[in-house]
Amino acid sequence: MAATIISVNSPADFHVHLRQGSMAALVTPHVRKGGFKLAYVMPNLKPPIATAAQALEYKRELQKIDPNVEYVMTLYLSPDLTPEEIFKAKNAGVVGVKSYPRGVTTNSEGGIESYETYYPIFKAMQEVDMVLNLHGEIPSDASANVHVLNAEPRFLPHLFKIHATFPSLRIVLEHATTRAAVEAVKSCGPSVACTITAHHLDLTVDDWAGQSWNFCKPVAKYPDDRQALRDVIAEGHPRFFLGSDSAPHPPHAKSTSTPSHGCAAGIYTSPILLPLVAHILESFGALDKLDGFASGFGRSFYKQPINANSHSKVSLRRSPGGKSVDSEYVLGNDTLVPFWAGKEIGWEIVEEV
Ligand SMILES: NC(=O)N[C@@H](CC(=O)O)C(=O)O
Repeated sequence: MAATIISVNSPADFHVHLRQGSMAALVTPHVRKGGFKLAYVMPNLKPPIATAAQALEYKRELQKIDPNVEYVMTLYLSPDLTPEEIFKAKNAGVVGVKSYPRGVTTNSEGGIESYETYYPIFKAMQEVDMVLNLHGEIPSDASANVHVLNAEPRFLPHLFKIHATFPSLRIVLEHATTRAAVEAVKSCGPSVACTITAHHLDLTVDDWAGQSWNFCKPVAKYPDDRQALRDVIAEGHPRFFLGSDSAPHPPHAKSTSTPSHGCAAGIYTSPILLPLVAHILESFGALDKLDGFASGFGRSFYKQPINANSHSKVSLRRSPGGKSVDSEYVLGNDTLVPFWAGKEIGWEIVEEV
């Protein structure tokens, strides 16, 4: 008989956007609501988190909102970053540096154009064992036939080159969406890993073309690509783990009625994350991989073992009729609509030990 209770040890989300100001106040408590104990926090704020001091200040703000989550901080890769700042960041406990290709996604205007320019930074990071987080897309360019559907495969030569040049630099290819990316990461050495989101295990092109709520970067690709993401999880590959890329945007930015104004990229999954991941993994026969995918594998790659003081087991109960996802979350003047709003999820959180 199928299990009715399952547990995960101290779930860890290795890619999440917690924003700032009133939006942070709304979304930060949703990390725990979604079952998670550790949040690997993205730095694409306005202005971006560019220094160790800013990262510490941001961490303090998040701790004020919810002190019961372990926030693991990152810096934004830009021409302003120096090897000296990397050493300072390491000493301050910052774990990673996130690279956004210029203009590809939310707040990426200050993102990078050439990877070689950053070799002195990568060298320093390798020396102090920090992690390079790569948004693995190249900017669209009609003259070179680069567009949202091939931007990830076209990025992969950069991954191979950085890995070959800095073989012991730990690199995470973020939110992979293609079979090509899965195969690329598998073919690299143990210092290269990959995050996979919950929504990319569910969506394909047909789900976001014409449905702005399902639009995110990188966009979901073909059914065969989704199959590759599912297969690598079902296989229990330890270098592929959860990074939700939960990326909240207000409703007016997601669903726009003016043709001149594009739709913001990002899907909001934080408040439903662990039940959603359990539901989706079960749909392709990988429920037994939940603990590794949503905690153990990422913790091991990131060297973030479960802290003995804050260890907790989060249990999920099968919800016989399904539990409906809230239609929206509201705090003050902010409203957010989650992924799968109004749909049923077959698991719910019952208990934290
Ligand atoms: N994933 C997204 O579509 N959006 C992210 C940025 C990012 O990670 O690309 C955001 O911050 O909104």
